[in-house]
Amino acid sequence: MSKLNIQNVGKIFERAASPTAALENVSLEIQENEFVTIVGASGCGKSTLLRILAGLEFRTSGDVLCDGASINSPGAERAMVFQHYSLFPWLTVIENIKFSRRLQINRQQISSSDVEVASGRADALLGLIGLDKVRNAYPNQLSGGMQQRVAIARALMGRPSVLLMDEPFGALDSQTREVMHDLILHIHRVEKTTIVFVTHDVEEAVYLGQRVVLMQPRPGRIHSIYPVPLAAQRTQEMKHTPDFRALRAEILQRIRESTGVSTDHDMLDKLNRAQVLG
Ligand SMILES: Nc1ncnc2c1ncn2[C@@H]1O[C@H](COP(=O)(O)OP(=O)(O)OP(=O)(O)O)[C@@H](O)[C@H]1O
Repeated sequence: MSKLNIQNVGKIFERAASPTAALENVSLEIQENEFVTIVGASGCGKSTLLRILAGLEFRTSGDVLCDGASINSPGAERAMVFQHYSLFPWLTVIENIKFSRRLQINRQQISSSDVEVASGRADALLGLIGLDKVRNAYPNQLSGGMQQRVAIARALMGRPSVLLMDEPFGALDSQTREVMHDLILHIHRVEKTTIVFVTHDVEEAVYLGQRVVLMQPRPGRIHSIYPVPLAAQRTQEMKHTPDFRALRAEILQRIRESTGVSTDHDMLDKLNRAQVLG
């Protein structure tokens, strides 16, 4: 049985003037422990699909299953990480990581002996994201990359089997993103979570994904699914291999076609000539 099964999903947002078909006939099976990335032009429904998987949005048609059961609401087995870190500024790093557990304790959903286990888990996650030294710092004392690490650790606290990531590194500079890429691949290996990762960045999608799902807009649907022909253990050097470059170029070309955007070579030529003459 697949971990996530998206069956003919459609989503229409009813607006006063005109309804928007955000998704139409989207079908995709994702296996346990797979790392799938989703790319596509703006507005092709990537976030809507992820939110439906998270149970934050409801589909108009079709079905979405996790471990064979229909997804109709958020669930502890599915955690989501957003682009903006959404940490609680009044809590320290370790308190932020433990936050979801604290809620359960307050609601008396777990016993006090579970608290120690939870503390051990929080410490282990702190080590996994490499932030032991700042466990008592507050979010505003951390860089953006560090804050996002904390957000990832917090999402992992309840041992979700699925991690849904919506452009989690979109606000970070390129060097920090590279570090985060290797970190999330490491987390994927250690935690054995199934990861669905939405991004605008084709290079990021190819580097991280075992498969890259390319979506296209109006209406949002799947254009192609590309298996990534790279070894499971990724290294930054792989970005310079012919296989990597070819796949990146192919996907970028398809995105340009789907949006009707192409390079205006005549205009570039004129600009170049004007510069030479100037
Ligand atoms: N709450 C909403 N109400 C109405 N329309 C919406 C809503 N959310 C999304 N849409 C529309 O649905 C379509 C898909 O949006 P979605 O945000 O899923 O695309 P996306 O691929 O994630 O875009 P981006 O890459 O720009 O974040 C868009 O046309 C968007 O305007």
